[in-house]
Amino acid sequence: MTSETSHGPSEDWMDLPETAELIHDQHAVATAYDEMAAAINRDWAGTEPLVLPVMLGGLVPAGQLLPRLLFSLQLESIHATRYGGGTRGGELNWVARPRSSLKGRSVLLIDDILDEGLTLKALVKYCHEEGAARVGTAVLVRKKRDKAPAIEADYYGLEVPDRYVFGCGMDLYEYHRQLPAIYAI
Ligand SMILES: O=P(O)(O)OC[C@H]1O[C@H](OP(=O)(O)OP(=O)(O)O)[C@H](O)[C@@H]1O
Ligand SMILES: Nc1nc2[nH]cnc2c(=O)[nH]1
Repeated sequence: MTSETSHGPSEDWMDLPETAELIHDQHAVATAYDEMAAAINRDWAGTEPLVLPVMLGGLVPAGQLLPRLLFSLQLESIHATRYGGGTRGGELNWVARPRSSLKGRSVLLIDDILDEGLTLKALVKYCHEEGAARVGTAVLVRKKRDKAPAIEADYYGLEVPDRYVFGCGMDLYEYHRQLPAIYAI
């Protein structure tokens, strides 16, 4: 393994738009995951939850948080999208619901970003309607907007300005989800 691969990619290949601005670097993101995981470990140990990354963006934060969670859990996913490949939200479109029954379960949703909060609000409602006993929400970033989101997340790692952000699961026209830091255009 070269030193470059062990410390993450260099920035040479990234080909970011000229207007992209770094908002949170890789180190800040890693610290945020540590802090979120510590809080979730404190609150969810012993509940044997069903953890549901909200696809697609929730895949990356879930992949980072899961190895930090020190209790027994099951993993599935839930897939709904409101932005498609664009930068403006619309109606929520369902792609896939969890395969297992949520009845009586503790369910923890993991997503990349809370913006208007409409996606998370709809998914929390869905989980309750399916009979979940407890529904928790964890997002890597919360966008600072003038208007409060439709729902707050139980856990968030970092705040971002009211701009379109990408990296750490969040796409820019369906690219750049794998970037280890957070950028804005
Ligand atoms: O708080 P909101 O304004 O509802 O926005 C947040 C949602 O937007 C993004 O999903 P998107 O619809 O872009 O799908 P993706 O996960 O495939 O990127 C993100 O992953 C959240 O799920
Ligand atoms: N990639 C990305 N997805 C979002 N979904 C809601 N807001 C955003 C955002 O700022 N960036």
